[in-house]
Amino acid sequence: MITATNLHKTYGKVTALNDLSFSVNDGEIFGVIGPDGSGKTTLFRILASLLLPDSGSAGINGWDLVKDFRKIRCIIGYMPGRFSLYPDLSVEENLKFFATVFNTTLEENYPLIKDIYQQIEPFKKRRAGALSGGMKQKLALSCALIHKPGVLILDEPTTGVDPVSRKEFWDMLERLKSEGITVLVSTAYMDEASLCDRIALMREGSFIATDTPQNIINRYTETLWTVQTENLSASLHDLRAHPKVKTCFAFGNEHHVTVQPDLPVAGLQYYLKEKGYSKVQINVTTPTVEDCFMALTSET
Ligand SMILES: Nc1ncnc2c1ncn2[C@@H]1O[C@H](COP(=O)(O)OP(=O)(O)OP(=O)(O)O)[C@@H](O)[C@H]1O
Repeated sequence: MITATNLHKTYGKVTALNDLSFSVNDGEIFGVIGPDGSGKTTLFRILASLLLPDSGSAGINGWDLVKDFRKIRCIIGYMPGRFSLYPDLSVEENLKFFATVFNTTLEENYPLIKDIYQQIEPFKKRRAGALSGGMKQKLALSCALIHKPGVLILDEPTTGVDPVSRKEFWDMLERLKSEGITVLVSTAYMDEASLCDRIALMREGSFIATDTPQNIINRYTETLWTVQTENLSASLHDLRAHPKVKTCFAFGNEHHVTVQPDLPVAGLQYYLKEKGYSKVQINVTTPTVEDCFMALTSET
């Protein structure tokens, strides 16, 4: 179990963590989801005992993060956001190095990393620096697991990784969860939220919502429309200028729009036609975690 109480961290005038309190249950996949600069890395570095908070406390499996940092380092596996391996060592040498640091061997813990490592084993003589993004990530995860940690702390493990490797990575996390490993993972990809048991939406050093992905979506009370036009950037501007449009955000090749209750679909259709758009499609849609994040952000 991970517990954090009133964690606070500033860098000069920047408040990176603002009295953050939360807990992660044993065997849970807990996702911290927030844009760049929201404080995810600062939080994860503190929980990995690599950075001290200005105030507040945290613990893992009953051990205090400051007092018992040596113990903590043995029971966690930490995968930093940036490539953390030795680029000039081969795949196999990296793994052996991490195993030695933790006084273990690759053979001893092979069953835990087998599923992941087997995918990169054909390249075990290749320099880590010459691997693809997805393979680097699998090697980094294998290295983080080599000492059989009970808790995995993964800082943006899928950033810059192709969609197929991202999917494979999340499948691996599910398997590790089934082995009883607790996973704390951060991501800037909102679509990964549904793969977590619980998520925290993070903004400016605070969690603005913490719950299961479905409960967060259930709290969304607006009627949400998708609007497609032949000119997305111009229509973003025009939709936002409508006095009865509450919010309008670009989502891929369409806009997600909420409006005052007295504006019917036909009213918005007419408005866009008057503005010169000829290919307008408006549909009701179900909200995603990203819509909830945008709504929570625009409220404050
Ligand atoms: N060493 C530092 N010195 C000064 N400011 C920092 C430092 N590290 C982080 N910050 C600032 O603290 C805030 C939180 O940064 P942090 O890296 O924790 O967020 P993040 O959500 O992990 O973002 P990213 O994904 O971009 O790393 C940001 O405003 C960032 O600019």
